[in-house]
Amino acid sequence: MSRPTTLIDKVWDAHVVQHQDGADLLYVDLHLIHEATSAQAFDGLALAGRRVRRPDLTLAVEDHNVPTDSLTIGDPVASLQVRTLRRNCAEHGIRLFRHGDARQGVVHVVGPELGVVLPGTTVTCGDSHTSTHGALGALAFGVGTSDVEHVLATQTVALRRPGTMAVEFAGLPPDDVTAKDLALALLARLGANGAHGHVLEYLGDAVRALSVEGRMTLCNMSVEAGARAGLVAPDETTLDYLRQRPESPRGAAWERAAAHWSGLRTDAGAVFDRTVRVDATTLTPHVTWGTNPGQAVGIGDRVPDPGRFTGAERAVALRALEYMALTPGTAMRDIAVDTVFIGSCTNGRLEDLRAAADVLRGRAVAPGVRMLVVPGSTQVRRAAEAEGLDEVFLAAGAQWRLSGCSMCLGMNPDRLPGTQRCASTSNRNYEGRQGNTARTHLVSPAMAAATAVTGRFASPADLD
Ligand SMILES: CC(C)[C@H](C(=O)O)[C@@H](O)C(=O)O
Ligand code: SF4
Repeated sequence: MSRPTTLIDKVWDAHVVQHQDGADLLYVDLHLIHEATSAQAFDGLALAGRRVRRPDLTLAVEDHNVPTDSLTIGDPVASLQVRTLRRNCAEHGIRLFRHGDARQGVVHVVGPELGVVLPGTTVTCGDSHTSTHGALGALAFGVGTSDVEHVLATQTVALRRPGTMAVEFAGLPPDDVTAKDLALALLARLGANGAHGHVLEYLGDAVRALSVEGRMTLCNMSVEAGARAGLVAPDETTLDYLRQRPESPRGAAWERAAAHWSGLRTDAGAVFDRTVRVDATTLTPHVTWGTNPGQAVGIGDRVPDPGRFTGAERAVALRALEYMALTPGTAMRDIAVDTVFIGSCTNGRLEDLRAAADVLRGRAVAPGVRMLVVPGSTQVRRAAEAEGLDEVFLAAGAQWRLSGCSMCLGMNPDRLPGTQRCASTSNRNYEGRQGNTARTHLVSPAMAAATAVTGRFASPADLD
């Protein structure tokens, strides 16, 4: 019998076209592109006189630069980016979902919901949060612009073999602990670079109990721990999700695929390079206080004393507290926010909007607080409207927007002015992320909604 192998290694090995010096050349089953990181790659292709090798395995969307209150792109730089993507896609016969298209949205929301991301496949995109697609059991890598060019030209990518890391969430979490809280709790434990060079496989009861949408939230944030990717082995939940997708396999092709996917898992006795175990049963909803996603605490906690940290981490904490204008010892529940943002490829899916709407139903956004609800895709927007979620948000005083990356990062008009403080369901709280001097706190959609109601960090239980 062959040696017990991890799922990560199985998918990797099945895609090796050639072993090269220090790297493997992997076949890419799906290449996702967007306007922010593809222009230079197409320029390089043109300079070399090459064509896109597999336009049929390439899918483009407009997401980073698009405004969410209009279908017209006012900013000249953003407009040029988008027009360039349109021209490149037209020239190479690549399917593109434009701003306003029924299938447009954030690239990492669109791929899975369309059914083009499948278990056991490889996915690349010139975007770090490509790790999201691991929720379906795919090995999904964010790559740089030169790699984007390489994938366009050859449908392969040269990558150094990553380490494997098992992340087990043992036991079931309390009801108010969401996938986002699992991710933040893991980050608090690992630190912003604690999984450097590894691909994570998420295991355990808490992960099995998550919907595919929740698994996407978890896998999405793998890169925030420095991981190359993160995945969850396919199971019945995965199959149920894929069965309903517009472009997933049908008929005999489905039967064949489903049989294959059912066998895609880490063998008993397979050895990971590293293993981390988190007890899910004792977790609470989390919120970040600093400027990296690992600087997170439970909602009942206080802003930490930098003296608690040692070495370089103390300087990092001091700097973060200064930027965030926070005093050690302040209860997280006492910190007031100016803005609440619900959206992004981390938490902009239907399940996320439902969770936020459940909290907001019959309640109002606190006076002086601005709340943006930005569906992760046009499909999500329509589905949410079909069940009346838009009305819940509007009645509470929130804004209901078109889909896009929006306030997740300052590449479009949805930016935080001045030193505003924001409760955000996105994945990054770096200095300047949502606006030059803006202050970002990462939370789950339910926490974001409860925070909007009280104007201070709160969990839904605080509203009862
Ligand atoms: C613009 C893009 C390169 C970037 C990424 O790689 O992640 C963005 O999506 C982000 O979330 O910061
Ligand atoms: S929503 Fe945010 S994290 Fe996701 S791709 Fe867009 S900018 Fe990146």
